[in-house]
Amino acid sequence: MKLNLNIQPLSSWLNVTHQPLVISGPCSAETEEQLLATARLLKATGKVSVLRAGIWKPRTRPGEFEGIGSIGLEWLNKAKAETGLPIAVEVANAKHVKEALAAGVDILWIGARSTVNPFTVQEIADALEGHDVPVMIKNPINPDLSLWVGALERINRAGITKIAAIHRGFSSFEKTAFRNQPMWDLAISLKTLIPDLPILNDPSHICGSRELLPFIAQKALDLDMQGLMIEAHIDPSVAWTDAAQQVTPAALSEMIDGFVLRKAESKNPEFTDKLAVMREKIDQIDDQIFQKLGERMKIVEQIGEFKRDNDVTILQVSRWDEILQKRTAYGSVLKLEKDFTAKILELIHSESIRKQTAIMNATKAELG
Ligand SMILES: O=C(O)C(=O)C[C@]1(C(=O)O)C=C[C@@H](O)C=C1
Repeated sequence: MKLNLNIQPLSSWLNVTHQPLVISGPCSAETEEQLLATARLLKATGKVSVLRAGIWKPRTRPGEFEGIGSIGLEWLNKAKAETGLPIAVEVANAKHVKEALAAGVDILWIGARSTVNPFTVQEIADALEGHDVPVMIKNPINPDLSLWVGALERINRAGITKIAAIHRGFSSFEKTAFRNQPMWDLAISLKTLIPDLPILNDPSHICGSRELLPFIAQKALDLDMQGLMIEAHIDPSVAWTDAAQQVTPAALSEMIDGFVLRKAESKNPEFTDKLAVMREKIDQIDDQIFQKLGERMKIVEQIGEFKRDNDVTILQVSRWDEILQKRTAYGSVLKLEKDFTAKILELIHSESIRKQTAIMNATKAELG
C-alpha cells in the first residue's frame, strides 16, 4: 500500500552544499560563545549544510537543564548571519513554533517525545497553518509506524509540503550497545509506504556514544537515506547535555571524509546487464518459493479437513517442534540465520493455523 502525501523533493527546498547532506550543531545551545564557535568550525569544514541547536529541551527529569530558551534564537541568527548556514530548531508546542517562525528559523523539527503524542503534533500543525516552512519529523520513541505516519499526515494537512522524516531509533528495554534501537525495518517500511518522503538519519541518538557513529551513519547512507543529523560541540567533554554522543567539528569532518557514497543506481551497461541477469534468477526463485508455499497450504487445508472430520485439534505442538528443529538445522547448513528461519517458520505456521481455523469454523452451508 502507498500513502499519498503532497511532498516536495528535498532538493527543491534545501541547498545541500556537500554530499551527503549533513545537519549539525550542538545538542543544546549553551552560551552564545559555544554556539558561535561551534558554528564557525562547522562552516569551515565545508561539509555541513544546516546548523542545528536545541534551545527547548524535553528532559526526562525536572531540574535538569531544560534548554536556554528563546535567547538561543538570537544566537542562532547571529551564527546564521556570520556563517550563512540555514538554522534548525526543535519545537514542541505552539509557542515554540510562533517564536521560531518570528525569528526566521529556516527548518523546524519535531522531536521523538512530541511525535508520540497526537495532541502535541496537532497543536504544532495548527500553529504552522499558513506558513511555508520546512518541517522534519523524528520517529516516535516507541516503535509505532502509524504514529510516525500520523504525525507526517497532520503536518502535511496543515499545508506543509517541505517535509522530511528523521530516523533517530526507538526506545527499548533490551540492553544493547545502542541508546535507541535502530530498528531499520521501520524506516524501510516508512519509505515503502511514502516513497517520495525524504528520510534522514540521526546516528547521534541511535548510538548514544560517538564511537559507533560512523558505522550507523554509513549504514543509513547504504540504505539510501537522504542525509544525516549529527550532533557536534566545540568541546563535547564539557557539553551540558548528551556529552557522550557529540563530536568535535574536526572529528565530524573526518567522519564525513570516511563515508562511502553509493548511488541508488548505476547507468554503467556492464552493471545493469549483470544486475538484470541476477534479478531474473531471483524472479524465478521467488516464483518457485511461492509455487511451493501454495502447494504446502493446499496440503495444510486437506489436513484441516481431515482433522475436522476426525475431531483432532489444529495445533500440534510436538509435530511443529519437530518441524522447527529439522528446518532450523537444515537452514543453518544452507547458511541461513537462525532468526530468519524462525521468522519464516512462524509466519507459515500462523497461516496454517488461520486456514485450518477457517475450515473448522465453516458452517455446513459454506462447505456446500
Ligand atoms: O501437521 C499438522 O497437523 C498440520 O496441520 C500442519 C502444520 C504445518 O503447518 O506444518 C500446521 C499446524 C500444526 O500445529 C502443525 C503442523
